[in-house]
Amino acid sequence: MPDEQQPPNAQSTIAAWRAIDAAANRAAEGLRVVEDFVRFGLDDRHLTTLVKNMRHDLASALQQFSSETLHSARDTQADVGVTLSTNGEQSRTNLTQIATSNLKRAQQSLRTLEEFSKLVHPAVSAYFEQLRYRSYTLEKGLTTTQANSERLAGARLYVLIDGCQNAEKFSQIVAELIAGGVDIVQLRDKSLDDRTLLERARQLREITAATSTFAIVNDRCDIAALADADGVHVGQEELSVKEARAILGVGKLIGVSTHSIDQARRAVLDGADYIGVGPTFPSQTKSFDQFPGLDLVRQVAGEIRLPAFAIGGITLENIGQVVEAGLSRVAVSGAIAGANDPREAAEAMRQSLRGAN
Ligand SMILES: Cc1ncc(COP(=O)(O)OP(=O)(O)O)c(N)n1
Ligand SMILES: Cc1nc(C(=O)O)sc1CCOP(=O)(O)O
Ligand SMILES: [Mg+2]
Repeated sequence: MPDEQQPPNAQSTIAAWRAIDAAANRAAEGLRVVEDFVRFGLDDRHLTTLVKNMRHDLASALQQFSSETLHSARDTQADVGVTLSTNGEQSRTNLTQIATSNLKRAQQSLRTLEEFSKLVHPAVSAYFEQLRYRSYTLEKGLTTTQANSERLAGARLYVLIDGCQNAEKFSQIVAELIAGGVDIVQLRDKSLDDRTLLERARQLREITAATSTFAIVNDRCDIAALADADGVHVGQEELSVKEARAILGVGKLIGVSTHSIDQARRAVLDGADYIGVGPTFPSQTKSFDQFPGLDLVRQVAGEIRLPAFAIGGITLENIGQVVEAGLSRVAVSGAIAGANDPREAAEAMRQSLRGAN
């Protein structure tokens, strides 16, 4: 016969309340440090809003506990943990370390809240569990934003090209784009057969290998993996970031097309390495029914710090409007790949992005 559940004795109850009291403070403090990092360190309004919401939701959950009970259980002077600290707690060498260690501290404290509240207030335990899962998603968005702001810091000009009529012409344009200061080249060809597409992707890889230009393959994770490209670009109806990552592995760039602010916010939390934002203007390369246009550029620039490339119909004539709307990274096809002199066209666009924030 199963043992009947005994209610916790007074000593266990006091221990649980003490643990809850300490964890509540640690979780709130940890989240506040993380919030200050995304606010002042990353300047990221989207992540700041998410952390602030988490902090408020934590505070509401904690209101389920009587503060009188928590305070009467508190006994800081007799707390054997107060004077214990590790070397790791004292040394912080950069902002990211401060953010990640405080996020970990908040996660551990949420786990403590979840476990000990099962003893004294089971109804609220699942809520702490949910908050802990939210913190993992936040961690992903925060770390990919931070890492890619650094990795793609200098990447301003991104050019999309097709596979050209033959391998020689393809090599030539890639070399011209690199010479013109293009930071990322994407192979985007919807009509080549798979073997030729793979050949071109391998060419792109080989030509860019000794340069600082990134090689990206559009749509096709399989081709990107086989060619050992730097990454892949996927649209809203294609493989997800998680699926692309499963094929390409960590360390490869995964870009996602976004056409609304919600899609941009989602891409950050999904762990995209950068986003395309568009269509900004009518395009000769691809037709669209709707144009989120410069309004979306403004929205993304106002709240997201993951590298974001405005795309769609961008030319030397209108690039200034994109910069004015707040994005200093653009992805371009026709105005560069279709120009008489792609190198010159790239140089001119690179020049108009110089000095933009
Ligand atoms: C940098 C960049 N941004 C957006 C796109 C468009 O991707 P998608 O929406 O999947 O459309 P197709 O390019 O596949 O037609 C892109 N390729 N690159
Ligand atoms: C392929 C593509 N995707 C877009 C998007 O908004 O997602 S705009 C676009 C076309 C980009 O070429 P061009 O610079 O010639 O307009
Ligand atoms: Mg696509």
